[in-house]
Amino acid sequence: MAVLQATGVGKRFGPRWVLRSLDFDLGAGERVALLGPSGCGKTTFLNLLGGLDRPDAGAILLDGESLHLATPARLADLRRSRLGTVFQFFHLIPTLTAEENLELPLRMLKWPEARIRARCAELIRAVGLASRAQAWPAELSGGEMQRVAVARALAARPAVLLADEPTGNLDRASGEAVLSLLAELTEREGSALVMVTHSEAAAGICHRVLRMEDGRFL
Ligand SMILES: Nc1ncnc2c1ncn2[C@@H]1O[C@H](COP(=O)(O)OP(=O)(O)OP(=O)(O)O)[C@@H](O)[C@H]1O
Repeated sequence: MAVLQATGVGKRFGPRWVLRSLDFDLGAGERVALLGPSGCGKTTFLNLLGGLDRPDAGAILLDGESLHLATPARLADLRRSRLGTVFQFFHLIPTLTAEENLELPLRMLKWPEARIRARCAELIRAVGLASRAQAWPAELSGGEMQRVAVARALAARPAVLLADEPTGNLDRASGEAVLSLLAELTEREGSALVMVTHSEAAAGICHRVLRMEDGRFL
């Protein structure tokens, strides 16, 4: 069964339709890369899948539940519990340490303290940053910040991880390390992945590559 499903999805900004009638099924644990020229609508589509914006046509279902019809409160709840997001520029909170950044989504979900501690210790080890747990984001390299962001996005065991050019701001070696982690951790945790990317190397860690042009899948 599809964990995330888009049917006939369209999006317009003013009179201009930037996405047209997109159909997309994401299987549980499946990794999909979304490639296409700049401006073709990749980020717009990812934002719809993540409930950050609403479509002007069609439907988006997460675990069979309509994202496009959910109330803002329900959407926020689903985003915290069922979806994880990784961005090109990491979006770590600068006034929290690496470990505190990781803990934050679990605190918002009101996990018990002992479970938060255990889960964060496991994840910070899994991304190879146990020795940097107390560092501030400003003390970390780009690759390290993105590894914290990947761990944070997976902390609540989301069904789906959405990544928008997660290696776009990294040098090649750091980018490759982040890609390996994305593949390894989503596999181990059973999370599906939709990754917007310009990089064929990034697409290489995915089961399926979707190409988009001018708001449509090729
Ligand atoms: N809030 C907005 N208001 C108006 N137009 C927008 C808005 N957001 C995106 N667009 C337009 O929608 C189109 C698709 O943008 P989008 O960011 O989804 O493309 P993309 O494929 O992710 O591009 P890139 O690879 O450069 O990030 C572009 O023409 C963009 O200018």
